[in-house]
Amino acid sequence: MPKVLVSDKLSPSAVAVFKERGVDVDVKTGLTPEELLEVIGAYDGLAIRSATKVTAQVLEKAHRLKVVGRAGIGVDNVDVPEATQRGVVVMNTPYGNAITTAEHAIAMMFALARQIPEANASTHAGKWEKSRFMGVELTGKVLGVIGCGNIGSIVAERAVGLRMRVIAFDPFLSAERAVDLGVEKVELDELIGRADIITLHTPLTDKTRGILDADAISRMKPGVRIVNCARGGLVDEAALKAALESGHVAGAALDVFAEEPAKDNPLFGMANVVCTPHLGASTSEAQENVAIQVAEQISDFLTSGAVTNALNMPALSAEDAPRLRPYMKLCEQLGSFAGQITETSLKGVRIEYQGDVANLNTTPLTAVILQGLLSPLLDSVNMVNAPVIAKSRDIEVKQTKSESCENYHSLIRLEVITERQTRSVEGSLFGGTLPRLVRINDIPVEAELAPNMIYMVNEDTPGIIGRLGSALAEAGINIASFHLGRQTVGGQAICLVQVDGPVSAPVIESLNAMPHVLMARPLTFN
Ligand SMILES: NC(=O)C1=CN([C@@H]2O[C@H](COP(=O)(O)OP(=O)(O)OC[C@H]3O[C@@H](n4cnc5c(N)ncnc54)[C@H](O)[C@@H]3O)[C@@H](O)[C@H]2O)C=CC1
Ligand SMILES: O=C(O)C(=O)COP(=O)(O)O
Repeated sequence: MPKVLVSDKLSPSAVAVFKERGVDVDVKTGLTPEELLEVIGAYDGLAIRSATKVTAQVLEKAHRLKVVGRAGIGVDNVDVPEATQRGVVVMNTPYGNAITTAEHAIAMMFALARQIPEANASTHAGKWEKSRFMGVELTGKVLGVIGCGNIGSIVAERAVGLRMRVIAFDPFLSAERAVDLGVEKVELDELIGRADIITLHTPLTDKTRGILDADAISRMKPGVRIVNCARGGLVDEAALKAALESGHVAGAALDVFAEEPAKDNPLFGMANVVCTPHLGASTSEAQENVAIQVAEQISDFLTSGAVTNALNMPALSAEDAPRLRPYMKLCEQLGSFAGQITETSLKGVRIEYQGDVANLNTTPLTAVILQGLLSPLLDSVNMVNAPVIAKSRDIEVKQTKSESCENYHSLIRLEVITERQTRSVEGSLFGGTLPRLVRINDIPVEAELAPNMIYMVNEDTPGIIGRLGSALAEAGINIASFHLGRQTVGGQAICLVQVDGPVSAPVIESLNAMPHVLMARPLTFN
């Protein structure tokens, strides 16, 4: 049974989902980084929020880990490139807390405009300072939304409803979507110069880090207010503090901080700064959504291979997974066959999907072919990292699809180009589920791939099969099945032999030494 660690505070519904779906689960929140390193090796899955840092060090110790599921949106606490290299799927729940976070941003904007937190504290203290708390009206003000994705769009819609004028900067916001949302799409500089209030809703990336730095802040309208419910690193906190002190920025509402948990931040204690401790996603509704979703996604992946909301792997729906499963096996075998007979460095891979299979989602199939192909050549390759490894090694991968197919319902052709030659292997599913090789280097065969096999290429002359049979008999190797094919009479012939156990190197050497044998290789398949 797969085993998952929940290392951040998730709704108990997550545990219930894991159990229902046949996944063993441990809940250990508040682990130190050292404690996490000690225990992570025992788990196939890890469910987190923003507190757990999934660093390269953690991933190095996570020998069994196949999936990290983020119950929430931002994955800046996960080393995604390292996870990909190690073949670990990283998934999030992109919508479950979006409304809640957008509502928090709107709440922060009001809190800032009417100084609600300070007025609240003063009133509780019995001061009745009615004349101290003069606010600003939001109606008619220009709201600048930086990052108009899921959350930014909801904030924009709500703000339009409040009769604000909304301008947005987002390189991926289309003109049509902007019209639908009722926002004006502008460049960053224009937004910075025009907005009365700026709200941030981008992920934290190398491009967005410090997007509001001292220079950007200096170009804002005097009296601007800033709301940040996205990530702390987006705003330069020292520059913000200086601008608040000079009065250039009238106020800031911050849910997120450069360093979290934030216990000692330079902005703490300032009169015009409203702070919450990363509460954007903290409503019971959102937490229920993301916990259930992440548990379902992790369980489905570990038990059926279905991939939802992965950030480093093509999607594979629960509906597609069973349809693709027999093809996955075939693809892995085709890739593995080609990988095991490849000796020189790979330059390119061409994959042709013909017939019915061309109508399916072939991206996961290509990933599995690459996994099969690279596994005999490299350690720790799987579907997640195989495409990245191929790219990093300059192996060109091309895939084509054609709905027509001669003789079969579906055919998958894999062509592997190395420095020395181009080899091809083709396979199909017999009876819709049984993987079979049907051509090797354009020579027809019909072979099922078994755990132990010998692949031989020879000149088509009499006596070869007899000598092969004798050599295997002398070595005590029993033949289970035999598959032959040839180009032309007397031309190149191939032979795939299924044997009952592993074949030792001396036996293979003896086969390679036989007259008319061009090459003999042991092959193994899962
Ligand atoms: N405070 C909290 O508790 C929460 C914070 N968040 C944060 O909010 C962020 C946004 O979440 P979603 O809207 O769901 O993500 P999203 O991916 O739907 O939207 C992000 C948008 O930012 C845009 N973007 C990327 N780079 C940009 C740049 N350089 N300039 C302007 N726009 C850029 C993208 O095009 C995208 O439209 C998350 O990445 C997360 O860090 C999310 C949930 C809760
Ligand atoms: O979903 C996100 O990106 C968030 O920032 C929410 O963080 P949390 O799960 O509350 O620690």
